[in-house]
Amino acid sequence: MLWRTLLREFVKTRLVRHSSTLKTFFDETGQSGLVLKSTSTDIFENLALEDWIHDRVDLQNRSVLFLWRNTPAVVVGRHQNPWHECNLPLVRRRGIPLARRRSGGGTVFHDLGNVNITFFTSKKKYDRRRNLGVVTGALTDLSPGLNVSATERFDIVLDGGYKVSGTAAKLGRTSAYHHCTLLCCADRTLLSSVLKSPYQGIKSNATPSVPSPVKNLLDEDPRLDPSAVMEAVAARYNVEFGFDGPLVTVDPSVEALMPGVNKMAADLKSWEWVYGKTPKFSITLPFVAEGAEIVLDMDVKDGTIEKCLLDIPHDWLPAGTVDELCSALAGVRFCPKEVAVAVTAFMRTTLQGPDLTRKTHSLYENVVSVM
Ligand SMILES: Nc1ncnc2c1ncn2[C@@H]1O[C@H](COP(=O)(O)OC(=O)CCCC[C@@H]2CCSS2)[C@@H](O)[C@H]1O
Repeated sequence: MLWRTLLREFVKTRLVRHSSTLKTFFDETGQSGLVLKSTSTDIFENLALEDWIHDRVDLQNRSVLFLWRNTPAVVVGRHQNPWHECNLPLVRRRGIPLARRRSGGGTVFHDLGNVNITFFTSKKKYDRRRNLGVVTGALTDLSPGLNVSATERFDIVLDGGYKVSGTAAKLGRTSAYHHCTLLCCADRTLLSSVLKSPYQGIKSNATPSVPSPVKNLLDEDPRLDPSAVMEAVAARYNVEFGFDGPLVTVDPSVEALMPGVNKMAADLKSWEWVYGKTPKFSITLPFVAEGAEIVLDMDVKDGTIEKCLLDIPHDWLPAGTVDELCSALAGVRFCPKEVAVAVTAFMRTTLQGPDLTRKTHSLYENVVSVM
């Protein structure tokens, strides 16, 4: 253990003293396997570090294991619809960040009780089954007799039925990564409430999640806390792949170490990526406003309202006004703030009289309730 600590200190000092970038560090170490642990608990910074390693590190003769955790976050897959996958009003109210990752698959919840493990390899060496063997092996190293196994869809389940880990992957031209979660002691109540969408009536060909009953490993064995699990995974990884590299702690916000990483984090955080990359969808919402039966139909492309139709009895609101309102919403982002701005402008410039204003406001409240 002493040599490990010395090596870690050596690595840290070297990185700092020579202001070397992580890339040169990778090139210089000559290690074929490295274990990195993030000091950040920010979902965007950690996903950016994944992007950075994937895009900038030569993984042809090198493998990297990256261990990381986040404060509460909801993470949707690359081809998913966040409105369909989670309770966005609750997510916003609780100040929980929503992230879209670059890998496919379903939506998961993260908090500090959830460990994330990323296996970077060349595309040739990409092997999810073997990686999951490292994870289950690490768990049984800590808790012999624990009944964990990998399923056909690369989940890890406890006692044959409770999911403790979900998997996703990104395969580039020559490099690849496989990342998975591990529920040690996450907030399961928050997990299930944020992953429940309040909306029905969304139609699209976005990837749907596959919900499963979940459990925390710590409920099974108190030895399975996040820090112990991360250490055990690192140790098992080195044994499985025959590496003896040091465990290096990295702060993914340090631009000097990873030139370009802050831009990568900013891109991941942008509205255009998180919401704008949602596959085209349509939403139908029937509702009753002041006794009138109304149906809202919207087509949303690139996160922006492409077409809006409101089926409203003509004696409730004049057809011309309804058409003008729908036109005012076309081209606006499918987002409460932007719709509020558009409807306010519409009411200021187009509407006359308290009756129309009140009815439009009531329509507006129903429309934003699905955003
Ligand atoms: N943290 C976590 N771990 C395991 N299972 C979870 C988690 N959160 C939610 N779930 C359950 O999985 C389903 C979704 O399963 P589904 O199979 O649809 O999706 C996944 O598993 C994706 C895993 C992505 C892993 C990445 C690794 C680093 S960044 S995120 C959800 O509805 C819940 O029932």
